[in-house]
Amino acid sequence: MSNSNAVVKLINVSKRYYISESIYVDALINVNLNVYRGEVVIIMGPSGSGKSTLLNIMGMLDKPTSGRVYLDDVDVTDMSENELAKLRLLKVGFLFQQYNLIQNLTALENVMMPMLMSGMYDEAMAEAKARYLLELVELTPYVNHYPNQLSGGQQQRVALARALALNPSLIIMDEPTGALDPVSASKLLALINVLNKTIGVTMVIATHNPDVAQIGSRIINIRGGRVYETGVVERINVSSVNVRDMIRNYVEGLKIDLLARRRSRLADDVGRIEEEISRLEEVIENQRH
Ligand SMILES: Nc1ncnc2c1ncn2[C@@H]1O[C@H](COP(=O)(O)OP(=O)(O)OP(=O)(O)O)[C@@H](O)[C@H]1O
Repeated sequence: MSNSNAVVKLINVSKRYYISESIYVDALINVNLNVYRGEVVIIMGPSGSGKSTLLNIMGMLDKPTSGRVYLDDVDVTDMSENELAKLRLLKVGFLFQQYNLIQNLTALENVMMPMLMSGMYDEAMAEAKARYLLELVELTPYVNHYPNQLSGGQQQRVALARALALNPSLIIMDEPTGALDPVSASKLLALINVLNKTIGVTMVIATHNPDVAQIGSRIINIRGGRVYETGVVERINVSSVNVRDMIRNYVEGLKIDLLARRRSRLADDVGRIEEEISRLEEVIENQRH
């Protein structure tokens, strides 16, 4: 097992959908793509070009017809659906155009859900961490609101807090601002940008929206299932976000996670999280000067 610093690695990945025995669509053709730790990779391409198929394979929601898929240097291609479901929960966060919150749970309960499902957190720890995450996305006054009592932008920020709940290796986003008004969209983008720039969260974002593409470190274009050129883009201004408070809330959440991992039998990644906490505490300290 090599240690390549790639969070996701696709090697010669193809996906063929069969419509009938003799009719098929090649949605991805020999795609080779690495997503490295700390990157924001933007996937752009016209309707039907293969973006969702690519995201589904990277997020282990679907399997390739041929080729190999690695997540954190582990070959996941032949894993069973049960193993994949567990890995997805622990290692991948998702943010879709439709927020997909559970309607009969409050914002707080929605964010607690993945932590409780992991078996690593007890109720009190999950609640404490969910509160830090909701503070991070500036929703503390709304923790007890149900999704239908929140605006679209607020719901998407709850979904972002939920995606961060288990400190995933990767967050996959499909048109995250697609259903939002321009003000909510730019607030979400600023949050996403800070999460990447200061905390180093790795993200893959499929979008048609050039504003979203601006927060990327790399753009991948896809046409007819083939990945084409990549280009570097400029970063947007994040002055609207209180960066220090945001990092502090994230670190408090990480400390709870550390406790949860130590107490549970799923206590892997402890070293990585300890390092992350000291690194971010230094960032907070440096921001003071
Ligand atoms: N389950 C499926 N069965 C058959 N064909 C499919 C299936 N899913 C996708 N396709 C086909 O695969 C190709 C790629 O689809 P995909 O949804 O990945 O494109 P996309 O770039 O995400 O499109 P959009 O921007 O419209 O969402 C398309 O030709 C689509 O019709």
